[in-house]
Amino acid sequence: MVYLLAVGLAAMVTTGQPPSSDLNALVNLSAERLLLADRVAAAKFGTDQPIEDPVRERQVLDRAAAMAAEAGLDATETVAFFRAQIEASKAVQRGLFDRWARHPERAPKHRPDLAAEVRPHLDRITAAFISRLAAAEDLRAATLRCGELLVSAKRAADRRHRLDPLHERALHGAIAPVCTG
Ligand SMILES: O=C(O)C(=O)C[C@]1(C(=O)O)C=C[C@@H](O)C=C1
Repeated sequence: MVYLLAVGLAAMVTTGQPPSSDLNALVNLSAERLLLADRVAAAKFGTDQPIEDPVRERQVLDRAAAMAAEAGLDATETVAFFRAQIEASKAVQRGLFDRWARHPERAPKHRPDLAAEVRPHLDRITAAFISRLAAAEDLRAATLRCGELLVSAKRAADRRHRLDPLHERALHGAIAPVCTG
């Protein structure tokens, strides 16, 4: 308990923010990445580009590992976190492909450019994730407190982004590796 209070106070002294806001920011970023999966799916739907692209996944994970090392984060934990983001993105893309195949009138009318528009945005989110993971590092290791704050951060993100059940479920999976303690 004393340890948890100390973690909280230390976070407030260094950032001026209560520690819960670090987790809220992390979970919000994860929700934003999942909403971007809609644009990824829109770029691929109706083309021969598959949802799963192992070469691109390797690039995302290698870049995240390199940035984690630079930021002094645990590379294995960080890669596990990004793997979860990728799996969640694929779940959303599959769900949307299914929805659009069954209801063609709901399929996107515009096809974004994956390489020029969407992946650069995902890359910016990767960099933002590294700062957020570093800011929340101590809290992430504080098992009980982290679990509690994560549940409320998830609820807040569901509401804030008005997530439908597909994105809500995906967000649940994406944030599963947040607490490391
Ligand atoms: O960039 C893509 O093509 C995506 O579908 C995004 C993403 C990711 O989440 O980073 C997800 C699935 C692919 O296997 C590769 C990468």
